[in-house]
Amino acid sequence: MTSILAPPPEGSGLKPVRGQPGVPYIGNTLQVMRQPFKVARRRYDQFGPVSWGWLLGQRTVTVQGAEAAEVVLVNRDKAFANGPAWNYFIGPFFHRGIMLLDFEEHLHHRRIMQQAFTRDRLRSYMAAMAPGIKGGLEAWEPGSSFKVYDHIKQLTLDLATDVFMGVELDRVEADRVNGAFIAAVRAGTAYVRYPVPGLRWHKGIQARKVLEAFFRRHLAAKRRDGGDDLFAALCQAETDEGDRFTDDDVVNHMIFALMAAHDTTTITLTTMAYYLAKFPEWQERLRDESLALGKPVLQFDDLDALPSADLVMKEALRLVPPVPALPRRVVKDTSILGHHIPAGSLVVVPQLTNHRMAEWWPDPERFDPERFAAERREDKIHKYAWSPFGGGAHKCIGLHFAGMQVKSILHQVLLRYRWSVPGRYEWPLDTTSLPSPRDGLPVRLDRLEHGS
Ligand code: HEM
Repeated sequence: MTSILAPPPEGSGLKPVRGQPGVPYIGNTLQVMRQPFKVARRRYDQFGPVSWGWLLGQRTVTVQGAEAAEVVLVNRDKAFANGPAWNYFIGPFFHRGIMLLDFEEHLHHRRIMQQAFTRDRLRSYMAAMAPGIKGGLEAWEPGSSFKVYDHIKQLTLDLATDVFMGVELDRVEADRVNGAFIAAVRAGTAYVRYPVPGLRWHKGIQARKVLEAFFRRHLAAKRRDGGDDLFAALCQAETDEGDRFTDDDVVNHMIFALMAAHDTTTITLTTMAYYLAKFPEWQERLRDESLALGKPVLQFDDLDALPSADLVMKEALRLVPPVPALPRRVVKDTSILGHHIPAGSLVVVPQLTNHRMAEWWPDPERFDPERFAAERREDKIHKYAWSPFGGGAHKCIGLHFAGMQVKSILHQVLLRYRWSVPGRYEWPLDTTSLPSPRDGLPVRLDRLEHGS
């Protein structure tokens, strides 16, 4: 049954937000998670770019298309807040991470954090990750059922220990920290959102304690000795005005940054691997570019030398944006494209489905990296048509880091291995949490002669 979210104030000239909210609290949460594309299409056809429904226990306004996404992400009248939206999902495990801060306070932290992502810093992070990539890839065992997702996840996690923490860990401690980190991330998708011992939420809270203790233990030495890692960079970051992070800030930002960087890069590389297996001509094209570079390890100044990898990465991020939806809490009455949005509502920008809207992308389901080539630039149709890194004040601070890491890994993989899937294989993409292949993406992996 169609109903409106709230009547617009008299004389405002605004329209109400309509929708088919479904059963209170439950709504069509399951359908949205399992068949996001179908549900989004139906809603758009019926109600246009702004509609509402119950989602995960919340009255949720979904904004579809680039124009509505821009209004929310640019957030001109500061009506949309991150903290009270994200806290609901990940607050207990990632509280006071920068993405969960808002407005003046967020800006203050962002200015300091920016110092950890300068060109010079990126250059040294990239150099620091090369040996870890080499070692990680050498240990891969070719075969007919090599699970790409699982291996990439392990590799990016191990790299995080080098590049993010820069702390020498024995295997036992590395496993303990990595385990805690995985538990904290998984807790965000717990069904039982209450600390019942043995269940995900509880494990997440325990894990948060392990991570806090770990970073606190190493903090004094990091502040004193510095280093080329993100941990040291956050300890040393200072704005021109002399603002620095407190010890608590460093701990909170480290735990958050690990999370923000890890799954996103893993998903991007896995999606690229999937399409490069389905479209071997693209895999060969990328391999030829990597071979033409004539270097076993990609360096900072080579980042622009792999144009086809750029195209494929963009198309992978369009088809499977690792952060599939961006939630915001409405902190004062506002409007989106002439619709009245009352304070208290949750607003969601669904990147996953927005990126496949036929209104913005020709033949949206098709893997077609050339759509980003200079002669076509289909993304130019609107600044927010392609926005896997978000936009506005919270736009991903690690986007260059991500490009660097993805290309560094991909370059070495292309030189060492060839991979394929059976002709009719379609991956079972799980969209109930961050997107990932339910089967781990099994491929046939072969080692190449020239790649050692
Ligand atoms: C392909 C990989 C990545 C994707 C698709 C991605 C995507 C995003 C998105 C969509 C946001 C905005 C969230 C929002 O507006 O609510 C974001 C924020 C953020 N990302 Fe990334 N990210 C990636 C990699 C990274 C990496 C590698 C790092 C760190 C090295 C990182 C650190 C952050 C941080 C700190 C924020 C919060 C920024 C703020 O609130 O000011 N991300 N990311």
